[in-house]
Amino acid sequence: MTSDPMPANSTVADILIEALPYIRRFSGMTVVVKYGGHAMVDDQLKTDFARDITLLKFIGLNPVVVHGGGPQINRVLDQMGIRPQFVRGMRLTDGPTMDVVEMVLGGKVNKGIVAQINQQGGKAVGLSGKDGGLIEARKMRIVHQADADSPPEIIDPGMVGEVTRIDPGIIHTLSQQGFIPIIAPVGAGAAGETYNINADLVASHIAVALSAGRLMLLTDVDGVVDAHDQLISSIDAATIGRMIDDGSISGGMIPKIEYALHAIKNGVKKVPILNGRRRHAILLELFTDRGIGTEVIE
Ligand SMILES: Nc1ncnc2c1ncn2[C@@H]1O[C@H](COP(=O)(O)OP(=O)(O)O)[C@@H](O)[C@H]1O
Ligand SMILES: CC(=O)N[C@@H](CCC(=O)OP(=O)(O)O)C(=O)O
Repeated sequence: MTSDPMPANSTVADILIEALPYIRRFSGMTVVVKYGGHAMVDDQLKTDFARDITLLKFIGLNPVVVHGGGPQINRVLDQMGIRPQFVRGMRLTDGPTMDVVEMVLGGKVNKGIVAQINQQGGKAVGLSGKDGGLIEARKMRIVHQADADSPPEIIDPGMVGEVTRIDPGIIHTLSQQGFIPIIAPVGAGAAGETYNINADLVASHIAVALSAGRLMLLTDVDGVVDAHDQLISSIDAATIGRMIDDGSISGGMIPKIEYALHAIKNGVKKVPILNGRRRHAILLELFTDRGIGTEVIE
């Protein structure tokens, strides 16, 4: 394996100086990072992510991580012979699937991220939405139209949830005590039932409840692209509506962009969609003059 050449001392100093105004401005700011399952690809990227989050905490920001794990859930379902099905980016979740989702997200994926951050010297604490009454949910109603000529259909998605209430008390307590909360997107219904919630949806609601300065959505593409595959650096509500209608935004990008818009309309200051497979995407977006990815605006 080849390692990167050492940068000159003056370059290192320049980089630190470029970051200084941002570090000063962002002191005390809450940053909600949605860490998608597609961004958790190899050990190097996982270590980089853990370092970035730990660094944010040590320089005075308040990082809060909401993670996904769609591909990791699919792998276990596959071993069990269950075929995953998605409608409008949501996994249709029957009883056995719900058990797998809760085990994979709340267990392996959540504790894996906690362990990585702790190894970098951060103090991460893993939670699901059930802990401390963090996420209250109810069944999501999905209206699906296969194509322009078909009538809209109401789909029963099983245990797919939408957020009805966030109680951020546990997050405030942990953050104030120096811990980094790592949240699995599983919520509890009024009768104690368990819901599988899209991680972008959870991240957006948590960012709003915390009045976060940033909601950073890390995924596996550089941002939103147009019909000619060109990266769009900033996208507004009208363009989003048009691109969903004409099919140029599809699949998992539909909920991501809709919940990004929800966050920006409800007080989160900036919502970038970034490629989590690019090393240190979080640091580059926050602390350099080069904006990367797609910024979602009203
Ligand atoms: N216009 C678009 N621009 C970028 N990606 C898009 C677009 N439309 C659909 N996508 C798809 O959305 C995917 C990201 O959503 P998803 O797979 O759910 O990510 P994650 O698991 O990170 O939440 C991309 O890999 C891409 O295939
Ligand atoms: C309802 C629903 O679709 N829930 C998602 C939760 C995990 C998730 O969102 O993971 P990514 O961010 O990695 O896609 C799922 O079951 O896959």
